[in-house]
Amino acid sequence: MNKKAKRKKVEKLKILVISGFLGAGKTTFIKEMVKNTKREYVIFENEFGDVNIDGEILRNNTEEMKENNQKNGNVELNVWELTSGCACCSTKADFISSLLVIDNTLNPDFLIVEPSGIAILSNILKNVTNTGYDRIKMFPPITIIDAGTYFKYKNKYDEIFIDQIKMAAYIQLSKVENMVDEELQLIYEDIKSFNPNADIFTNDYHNQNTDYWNALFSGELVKTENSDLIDVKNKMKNVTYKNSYADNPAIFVSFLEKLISGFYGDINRAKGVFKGNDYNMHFDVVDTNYNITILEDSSENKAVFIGNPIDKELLIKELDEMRNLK
Ligand SMILES: Nc1nc2c(ncn2[C@@H]2O[C@H](COP(=O)(O)OP(=O)(O)OP(=O)(O)O)[C@@H](O)[C@H]2O)c(=O)[nH]1
Repeated sequence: MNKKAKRKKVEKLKILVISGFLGAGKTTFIKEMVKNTKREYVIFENEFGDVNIDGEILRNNTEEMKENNQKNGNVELNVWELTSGCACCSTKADFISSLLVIDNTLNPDFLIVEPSGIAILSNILKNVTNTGYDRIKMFPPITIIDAGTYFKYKNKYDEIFIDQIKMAAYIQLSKVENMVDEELQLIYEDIKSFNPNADIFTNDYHNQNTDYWNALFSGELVKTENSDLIDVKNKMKNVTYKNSYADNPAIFVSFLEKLISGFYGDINRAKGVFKGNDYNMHFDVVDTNYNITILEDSSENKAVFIGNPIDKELLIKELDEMRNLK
């Protein structure tokens, strides 16, 4: 909990929504933003699924930052998690009451809302502005888009994806390091055709200066309605698994290879921690890419798998088998 003097109660709670499809790079972007702006934030995480992975990543990151920045370590970050459903639909009452609790207890200068990757951005904006709570000021939202999966996901999950484009004031492409200018230009033009007014950034945000970061905290939300009717019910399934275990990295890699080949269904996103012998294997799967980081840390071993369809029975059976090897 933040021990600094609280924001004066006369000031409104300033909210920045950072949206983006599953695995687009929202959490990575927030980490970079925190590093570059050194403001006092509360991050409101709304994950799809009933375990929260990103909250832990953000918290660990802040601890690390505090240690590295002993001298000018004025970064304050609290992470608030809502895992009981999607903030844009059925549990919107939970979402709104969380906002009020955050304002009244943590009272941050800035609240960053990271909706789940399949959230309908227009619904989130509508929900927040319709709270009837006049102590909220919303900045124009930003959407992070994974350049590598842009056309694939835009076509496959068009309703969610295009709404996230249409409603954003800023659009930042991620994972652009290995892409050529022509590819980025095609994406830029396609995005423009859906949202001619957005500021679209196709260059790597890691190289941006403070003007870029400060611009995100200016202006006021104008557009909250998308005229298209959106129904995302049953678009995505998720499987969560606790006490995930793999005896060694080789076994874990062969599991991930099966996963990205479609053996357990069409899984677009998976993340979490598998316990190994004396270490933890942190992993991320986005589309057909995965990475594993081996750490000797005390993170809880749990994982989430998101996609549609998912062969849940087969997936759990094999996860159980890996665990029983122990
Ligand atoms: N190469 C590269 N990898 C990135 C970049 N941004 C994110 N990633 C990787 O993409 C994966 C997903 O990143 P996250 O930041 O967790 O994405 P997210 O949008 O928060 O994911 P969800 O909350 O699960 O929807 C991780 O493995 C990141 O390391 C980037 O700009 N370049």
